[in-house]
Formats: sequence, structure tokens, C-alpha cells
Amino acid sequence: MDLTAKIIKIVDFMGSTIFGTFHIRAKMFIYYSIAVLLVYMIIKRKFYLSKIKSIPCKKSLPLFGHTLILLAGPKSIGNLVKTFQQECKRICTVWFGPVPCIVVYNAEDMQTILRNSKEIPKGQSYNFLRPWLGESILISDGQKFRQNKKILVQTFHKTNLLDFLPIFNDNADNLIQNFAKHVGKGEFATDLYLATGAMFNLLGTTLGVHRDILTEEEAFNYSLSVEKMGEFVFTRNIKFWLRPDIFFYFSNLKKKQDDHLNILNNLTERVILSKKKEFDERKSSSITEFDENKKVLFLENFFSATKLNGEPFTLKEIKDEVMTMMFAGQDTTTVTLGFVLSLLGIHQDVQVSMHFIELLFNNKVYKELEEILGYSDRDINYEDTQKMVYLEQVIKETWRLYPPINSIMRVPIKDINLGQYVFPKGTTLLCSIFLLHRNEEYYHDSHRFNPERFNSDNDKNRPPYSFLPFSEGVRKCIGSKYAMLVVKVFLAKILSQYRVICNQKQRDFKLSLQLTVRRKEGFLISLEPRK
Ligand code: HEM
Repeated sequence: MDLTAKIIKIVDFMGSTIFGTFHIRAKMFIYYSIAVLLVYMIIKRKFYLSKIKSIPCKKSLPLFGHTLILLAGPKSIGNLVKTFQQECKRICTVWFGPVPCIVVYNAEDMQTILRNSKEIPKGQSYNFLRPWLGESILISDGQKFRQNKKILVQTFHKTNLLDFLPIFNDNADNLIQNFAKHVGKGEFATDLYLATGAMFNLLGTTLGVHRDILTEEEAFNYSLSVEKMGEFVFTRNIKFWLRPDIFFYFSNLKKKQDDHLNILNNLTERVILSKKKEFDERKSSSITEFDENKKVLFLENFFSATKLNGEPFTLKEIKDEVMTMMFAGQDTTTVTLGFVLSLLGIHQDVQVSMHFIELLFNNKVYKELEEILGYSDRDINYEDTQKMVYLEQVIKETWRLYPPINSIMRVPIKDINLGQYVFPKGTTLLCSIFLLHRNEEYYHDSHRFNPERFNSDNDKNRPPYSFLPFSEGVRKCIGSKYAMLVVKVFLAKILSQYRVICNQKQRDFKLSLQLTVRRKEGFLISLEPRK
């Protein structure tokens, strides 16, 4: 008997075992129930669709929605922005296959959403991050979020940030040494140097370990895996058929994800276990030797803290938080540095204060650094960073054009009525920081790099919730001050040593708008010595 005949026989047998012994009335009952369920689902769907009807939507294909367009990617980022700005001015529905998602990019709706974290929580929107970040602060809501946030915010308090400065300076010097190999030798990709620099900062400041514990290869692999994991999560969101776990588990993407997760898990566990051993030995050796003030923030806070139920945090829970810090803090600062260097490399007028330009543009970055640091390559202290006013404008303008986290997601737990439209319960709201920052309503000539937008006068005139690189409200980034400090130290060190050149035009950047915004071609720059 061939295989097909065998299968038919098995199906026949199963059908008669399930239904054959049933009374005819029982069979009819099952058929009617299925029909009623289908009708109920169709009505429910129609009712749901009527709620989002008033939100503008670009033409889409049945079943596939906008997925094919999203997969092909915009021909240029300018096209994408134009489409949103001209066809759907403030808000629009995008279909990921049969699943709608409301994209928001106006300040008023952003405010409504981000201020109402009780009725519009993160919910299930970050589910695909769970295999990587577990139930960490970035993903959880409610009590678990509040419990973990209490411990984490201590780490990022201003008084602690000052203690991090020697670590930032040391790692910036290490980066300069790596850059030195490329000085005067043309264009090179800075991505992995910047990523490992950002990673070493986090290792030092949150875990209390020096970069020496890793080989160069381990550091590169870890940084690459963080980037890849972001890519996989994004792909799973767009390719709607990979959303259900059952399909994802048998996909090639899952295999690749597991490989990168292994790299991240192994290294993180290794560091946590060695620090835990050190912590326990120090604590038990002698009470007097255990200096509370010297404890390593973040990690040791988790070792000594207890949860709301009085139990200590498990290794898995601590690992989830560490992985979250390494993701939230590494990729974001890496791309910030990459974009600032690229933009300054293009806009030489902003970077260098040549004599005649100085008359037109005072306060340019290099002039400012020269005034603060003289010609010395000494370490940067906190007071120095406070004087870097123009550099701060440049960083903020870079965050406006290329917000590292380009969008965040929320899911309302009840219908949110906004007058002209409704955010229905259970629908993903995608708050696009990228599109908000290019909204002509708030930023005239929005594609142009112009740090003057952030001078003290212009800063006051911007409507609330129109500049959100770190989001806002209860779920605002906890690392915003840390990020500004580390970026200033790194840029001050790089720019006072080297003149940065970037040969691409800004409009030729090939952007990938995944979890973080990046240049697909890499952050390509060349360096010339300053002195
Ligand atoms: C340029 C640098 C950074 C940018 C642009 C940035 C941006 C953001 C944004 C937009 C969010 C909100 C995410 C959401 O609501 O879904 C966020 C959350 C978060 N960020 Fe950052 N971040 C940066 C650096 C950092 C650093 C350095 C750390 C820590 C080392 C950090 C830790 C976190 C954490 C833990 C959250 C979750 C907060 C919560 O859910 O309540 N970030 N960040």
C-alpha cells in the first residue's frame, strides 16, 4: 500500500472514531456551533474594523496588508516620510498581514498615550523580546515593573553618574587608540569600535568589570549579537507568518536567534556568577571589610535586594535585567555616536571653527571644546560636560533626525475615545518617534540638520511631546542622563584629537529603521589628526 492510501485510511479511521459513534443530533450540534462561532467572529471583526475606519490608511492588499511594501523597504526614507506626511497627516493604520497597527506621529496623541500608562500599557507588544530579555523592566508592567525600577533608578542617580566618569574616559581613550590605526588612511566603518566602547562602559558601570575580562573577539561577537537580536525581533514583527510561536519555532530565524542568544547568555551568566562569588566572599570575610559605599551598583543591588514577596532575585531575573541594560544602553549610544560623527563629518561648518566661518557661526563644536579643554587631552570632568552647550545642541539635533529608538509600542486595555477617532482595545499603537521628529508642524524644513533648533530660545517654543528621543511619562528611559554624559565624553575626546570627514551626503544615508535606527552601509567616516 502506498503512502497516500495509508494516510487516507488513517483519516477515515479517525473520522469514524470521533463522529461515527456520535448520534446524528450530536453531529448537528457540532456543525451549528462551528457556524455560530464563525458568524460571531465575522461580526466581531466587522465591529472592530468600523472603529478604526476613521483613521486614514494607505491602500493595502487583502490578507497581506502592507507587509510586501514593508518588506521591500522604502525606496528612500524621504519617500516614506512624504507618504505619511502627505497622505495621512498625523496618524495612520498600517496592516501587518491581517493585523492592523495604528501609527501615531503627532504630539497631542503621543501625550495622550504616554501619559496614560495604566490604560495604555506596553501589554503584549514586546512579546518577541521575551526570549532575550525575559520579564525585565523594559517589558514588564504593574508591580514587577515598579519593584525593578526602584532598584535600577538608584544606579542612574546623578551622584552615581559622577563616579562613572573615570570609566567613560578610560574607554574613550581606548577607542581613540583603536581609531589611531585608521588616521589618514581613508574611510572605515566605526560601528564595532563604537559598539564595543559602549559595551565596555556598561560592563564597567553596571556590572563593575573591566574590559580586560573579555578577548577582543568576545567583545565583538557580543556587540554583533545584540545588533542581530534587534534585527530578528523586527523581522518577526514584519513577517506576520512568523508571529505565531508554532511557525517561528520551525523557522530558520529561530535557529539563528538561538545561536546569538547563546553568545549573549554565556557571557552574561559568566560575569554574573563571578561577581556573585566575589560578592559573597567579600560579604562573609568580615563585616568591617564589607564597605556598603563601595558596592558595585546595579548588579550588587540586585544581589542584596529582595522582591516584594521577600525572596531574593533569581539568577534568571538578574540576567534578564543585565541583558536589558546591555541592549538598551549599548545599541542606543553606539548609533548616537555613529550619527553624530557622520553628520559632523558632512557639516564641517558645525565641526570646525575656521576664522571666516566663525563670524557667522560662533560656538561651533571644536571652538567650544578648545575653550573648555585648551590643547590638553586630559580627562573630561562633570563641569566640562556642563559647558558643552553647543555639542549638546548637536547631539539633540542628531537624536531628532535619527532617534536611536525609532518607535515604541503600546496596547490599550480598553477603547480610548479621542473624539475624531478611537484606539480600540487590544490594538497595537506604534508611536513613531522618527516620524514625529520629521513632522513639519513642529520642525520646519525637517530633513535639514540644524543644531540651532535646540538653542535656548528655540527650545522654549516647541510644543510638549514633540521631541521624544527618550519617550516620556512613567516609562521614560531611565538612562537619559547617563547617555548624554557618555556621549559627550566620547565625542569630546574624539573631536579634540581628530577632524572627522564623511564623504556621503545626508540624503544618501541608507537607513534601516529596525529596533534602532542605523546606517545600513555602516557608520563610514575618515579621520585626520587635529594637532
Ligand atoms: C541615546 C541613548 C538612549 C536612547 C535614545 C534611549 C531611548 C529609550 C526609549 C525611547 C525608551 C522607551 C521605550 C519604551 O517605552 O518602550 C527607553 C527605555 C529604557 N531605557 Fe533607554 N535610551 C538610551 C540609553 C539608555 C541607557 C544608557 C540605558 C541604561 C544603561 C537605558 C535604559 C533604558 C531602560 C531600562 C528602559 C526601560 C524603561 C521602562 O520601560 O520604564 N537607556 N530608552
